[in-house]
Formats: sequence, C-alpha cells, structure tokens
Amino acid sequence: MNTDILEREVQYLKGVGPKRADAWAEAHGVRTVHDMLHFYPRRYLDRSTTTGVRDLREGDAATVMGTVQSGNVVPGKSNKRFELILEDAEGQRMKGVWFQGLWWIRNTFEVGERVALHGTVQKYGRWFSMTHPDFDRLSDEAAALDTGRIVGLYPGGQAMEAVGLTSRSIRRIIYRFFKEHGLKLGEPLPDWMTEQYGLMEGRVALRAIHFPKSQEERAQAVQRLKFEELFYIQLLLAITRHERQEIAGPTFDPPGSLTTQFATDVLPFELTEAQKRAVREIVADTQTGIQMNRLVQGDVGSGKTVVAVLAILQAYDSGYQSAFMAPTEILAEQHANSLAEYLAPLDLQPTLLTGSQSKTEREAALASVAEGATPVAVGTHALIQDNVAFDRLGLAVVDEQHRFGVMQRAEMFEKGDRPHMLLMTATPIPRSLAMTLYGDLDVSKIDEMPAGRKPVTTVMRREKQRDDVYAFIRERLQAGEQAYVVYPLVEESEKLDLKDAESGYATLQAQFPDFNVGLVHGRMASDEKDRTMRAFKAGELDILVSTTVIEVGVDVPGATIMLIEHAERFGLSQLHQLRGRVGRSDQQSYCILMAGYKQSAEAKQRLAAMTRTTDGFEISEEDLRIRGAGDFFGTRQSGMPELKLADITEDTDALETARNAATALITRDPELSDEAHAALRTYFDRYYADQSMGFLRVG
Ligand SMILES: Nc1ncnc2c1ncn2[C@@H]1O[C@H](COP(=O)(O)OP(=O)(O)OP(=O)(O)O)[C@@H](O)[C@H]1O
Repeated sequence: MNTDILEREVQYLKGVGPKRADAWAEAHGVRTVHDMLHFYPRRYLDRSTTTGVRDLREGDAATVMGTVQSGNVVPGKSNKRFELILEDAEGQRMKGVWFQGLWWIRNTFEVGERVALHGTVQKYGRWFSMTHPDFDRLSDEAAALDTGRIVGLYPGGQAMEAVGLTSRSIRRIIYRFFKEHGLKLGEPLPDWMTEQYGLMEGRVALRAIHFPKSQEERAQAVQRLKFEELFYIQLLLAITRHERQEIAGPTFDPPGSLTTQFATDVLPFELTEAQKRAVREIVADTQTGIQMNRLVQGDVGSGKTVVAVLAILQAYDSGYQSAFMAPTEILAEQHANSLAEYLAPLDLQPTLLTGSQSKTEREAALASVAEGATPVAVGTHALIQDNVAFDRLGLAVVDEQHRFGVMQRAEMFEKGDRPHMLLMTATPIPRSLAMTLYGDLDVSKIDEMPAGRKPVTTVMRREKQRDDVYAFIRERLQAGEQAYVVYPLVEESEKLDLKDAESGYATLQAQFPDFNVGLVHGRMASDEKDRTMRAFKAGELDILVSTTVIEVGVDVPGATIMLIEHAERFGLSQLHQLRGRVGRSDQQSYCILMAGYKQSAEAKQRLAAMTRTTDGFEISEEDLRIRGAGDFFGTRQSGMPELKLADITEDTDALETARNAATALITRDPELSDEAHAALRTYFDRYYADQSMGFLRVG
C-alpha cells in the first residue's frame, strides 16, 4: 500500500499553511494526512440529536440549537456570572450560564448568531439553563443543518480558534482533501477479512466518519475504524506470540526429589485443584525446550507463592537457578522472607539482592549467585537488567506483573539465557484488559481459594465509633488473634505520614497497654523492619502498626483484623490488597475501614465496593469502571495504547473479534508475505510495528 499520501504534511494542504499546521500539531498532534484523517469529530449535530427548549427535561444531557438573543454579565457578590440567552426555532428561550472566564466568554458570542449548547439541563424558576455548557458557534453549519445534513464538530480550543481552525474550516480542509485525493487512499485490510467480519471499506469509512450521510453510515464507519484500532494491537501481540513459539528455552526434568519432598514433607496442606492445574501447566511448558511465557493470575491469598516455589524447586532439581523479581525493594525483601521460610526445611536459602545492601553484603550475595550456590536470587527487576551473573539461570519469576508493561516484559524476556518466564499477579484483570495487557502470554488462573477460607467481614466506621472499634479489637486480641493497623502513605509527604503512623502507634500503645504493639514503616532500616515483621509473625506482637509497606506479600495467617485508617485515601485495588493480608486461615477475619466525613464521590464508590464484595474480580471491574482504563494501573504504568474510538472496558466483543482476526491472519500467513497481505504489511510496519512498541512502552 502506498503510504506516501498519508505521510504528506498537512501544512501543504490547501487551507492549512504553517501557522495552522503548528497549532494543529501542538493542540492535537495532527501533523500528517494520516493524523488528520484520524482526527475525528468529537460530536455530530443533526436535527435528530438536538432538542427544542420545550422538550427539555431537568437532569438530561442535551444539545440545544438557537440564536443568541443577548449576553450579559449579571452582577452578584458570590455569583457574578455571564448569562447567554438563546432562542430556538420555535421561539422558546433558555440560558447558558458561566461563572468563570466571564470576560473571555463575553467576547465570544455575537447577538444574532447561531449557537449550539451541550450540557446538563437545569431548571431555575421558569428558565431552563446549562452551567458552563460545551458550545459550538454554528456560523454556517446552520444552513447545512437546515437542509437535514449531519455535521461533524471537531475538538477545538483557544489555540486552534486563534488561527481560524474552527470546525468549519477543518471540515473544509478535509472535504477538499477527499475530493482531490480520496481515491488514492488504499485499503490495508485484505478482502477476506473485510468480508468475514462485515467491515466497511477503509476509505469509505474514513470519509463517512467525517461526513456521514446518515447515522447508520456513521455507525458502520465507527465499527470499521474501531476494529482497525484494536486489530493492529492484537496483530502486534499475535506476532509476538508467534515469534516466541520459536524461541528455545531450557529443558527442565520432570518434577524430582526436591519438589516431592516439598509437597509431602513441607507443605502442611494439600494444593487446591487450581494450584495443581497451574503447576501441571508450568511443568508441561518447561519440558518442551521452548521458552515459557506464563502468567499466573489469582486473587490475594489464593496461593500463588506456593506455585512459584514449586517451579523454583523443579528448576533447581534440573540444575537451574531462578530469579524472583518484585516491583519494589520492600516487596523483594518480603518475598525473600517468605521464600526463606518455605525453603528452610529443605536446607535451601534464597539470596536477597537490593540496592540498599552494603557493599560487602552485596558482594557476598553476588558470589553465591554466580557460584550457583543459591537456588533463587530475589530482588527488583534490576536483577535481570543489571546483568547479575547467574551460574545457570533457568527461571525468572516476576511478581505483580501488571506493574510492568508489555515492552518492559519483552526486554526481560530477551535477556541472557532466555530463562522460562513465570509472571504472577494478584490483580484480577477484567477479561477485556487481559486480552490486551497479557495478549502475548499463556495464562493460568488460580480461581479457587484454599478450603475453609471465610470471606473477610468488611465494615466502614467513623471517628465517633472509634471506642467501639477498639473494644472489638481488644476482644479479638484476647482470643489470641492479631491485628494490623495501616496508615496511608502519601509519597510527597513521607514525613507527615510517618507522623500519622507514629502518633497512631503511640495512641495504640496507650489504648492497649496489656498488649504488644509494633511499628514498621518504609524509612526504617531493613533489619529493624525484618525484626518487627518476624516478631509479629511469631506472635510476639499483637498489633502491627504500619504504613502501606505491608500491602503485598505479607503472610501472617494468625492475623484476623485489618484496621485501615483514612481509608478514603486509598485506591480500590490497594484496599483489596490490604484486606487480603487477613482471611488467610480458616478463622473469621475482619476489615475495618475508618473513613473521614469528607469523601469525594469516587472515594464513596470505592468504600461502598469494599463493603459490598470480597471478590477480587468484582473489585477490579469496579475499579476499572470508577477510574477508566487509562488510569486503571496508573497511566504511566498501564502500557495501554491510546484509543480514539474503542473503549477497552466496553468493547469486549470488538476486541475479541479483532483478536480472532489477528490470530487467523498469523496462522494463515505468519510472515505476512502473501501478496494479499502486502498492503497490510506496509501499513502495519509504517504505523504500528515501531510506534505501537512506543505506546506499549512503559515508564
Ligand atoms: N492449598 C492451600 N491450602 C491451604 N492453605 C494454603 C494453600 N495454598 C496456600 N496456602 C496458604 O495461604 C496463604 C496464602 O498463600 P500465598 O502466600 O501463596 O498466596 P498468594 O496468592 O501469593 O498471596 P498474596 O498475593 O496475597 O501475597 C499462605 O499462608 C499459604 O501458606
């Protein structure tokens, strides 16, 4: 496919020029024809999508078209405002009201011009009004609309308007482009695909999304372009998956004496069916001679660590070492501790490697890794990046996988001896997201909790109920159980938080004089932290006060109470992680969310979700709903591509179709060498093979 026309810079198009091109690039990243064609209207106007003032209903979101009658600044001490009075075709009037930017907005409208207001309808007295509505000045759309056309309105902004890049001029520019060059736009997708999935032709779709002849045509165009957005990402993943199938990895022996000994002598319980399945899948993968790329997904407390330990032992039995990587040093330390506990009965020891170790400690650790003395080295992902020399690395376990993006992962896969990769996440990912974030992996789900677990009872309490909360905790402590008390950690003000946790610690000591209270926080020396954690684990401490350092990976089955202070400040998945620290035995456990009176709407939703369900899947769906996909894992870390039309959380079906199409294509023609796929190959190489690597790259 000829991508020349697509790569032409917009500044050379008629009606653009350097000034407008700069503004367009600056405001919306539009530089080339390709960018311009994918710069879609943000809204469409036609008669069917607007409402007459007579038909407005309070609370509805609506678009009203009308003529400006007047615009005045209305004085007021606290509510000085600009009021625009608009009259619709039937002579009915309504108001648009602005409290901010009065002077700018005042100079925006002219009496007599046609304007469309978009917003939520309110009613004050007999007036319908919209506060700070989104608006469009319809200088000459009016005529078009009167003749029944559908008109696209483009994203704007002050900088765009300053150079005359209004919806009107953008439409003209694009219209002219289609007239002159429209036929040169090729079709990247092969015929069999457009036919099989009932897709509109690409060129037609692009034209229709800018200038739809009907709402149906627009819908078809959106469907086609949405498919394409998702398809190229899935294709990238399918190619990665395919290429990986050729990559050799170490061949492990079937599970040997260590694994058997561990399962029979060390583990005090039987693995759940889900754990056994995961283990079987790992065992099978590691014997094929091909590098394993497997994700183990399971809710907090479902027993992922045990599965990883079995894999580590299988590697060791086969003469290979493992690397165990966590996203932070604190988590690495915690994992090292729990691995140490699992391995001790077998006379084995993990080796911890962190940046904060002294030089001698680190050198000793490095030596034991290099000599092959240690079965497993634990650290952050710097373990692989820094080329720590292993004697014989055969397996890399990566915890909390979602914090690493697709690309970071790809980099890890490629390091050194191509060890088998075992990724673990406690965040149950909604299916739609999983297809994208983990689209290049095989997945084992641990969808079953160890027998006898009772759901954690979760309640929200206010400050005035604090005495009752303490009384309840005392009762549980007297029964021999243990409690966590967690304070939030706001990174910007570590000192302040420490103060919170420290004063909380003092309060708790005063409140519970007959019990032992300990404190851990992120700024403590690690051996001191260790000592406290170990004392808590051994039952020498009854209450552990902490900042969120205990979020993941801590395993003290005797703890049954999780008291979370300022719960409204925590994110939903973080709350769920914290709650996962209790309920790790067959005892009934409790999570108490202490919440302030001042709560944002989102905080309310989060706390409500916590008290409603303990199911990690529901929690993550809810989290996704509250935050939106982009922010689900924190934007920078999400590794999520930016999509214009598709919504990863909503368009699950479209995503599935795109995935099927990508898989079908790669199965037929893995190299895209078939003549029928030449256009696709050119287009994909040009716009996705590299760029998508870019947008999938993380942090
Ligand atoms: N099959 C089982 N039966 C009973 N207890 C189990 C089983 N598997 C694991 N456990 C215990 O459950 C607790 C949680 O297990 P583990 O730490 O492996 O979970 P995890 O999924 O890694 O947890 P998290 O993500 O919360 O850190 C541990 O105390 C572990 O010993």
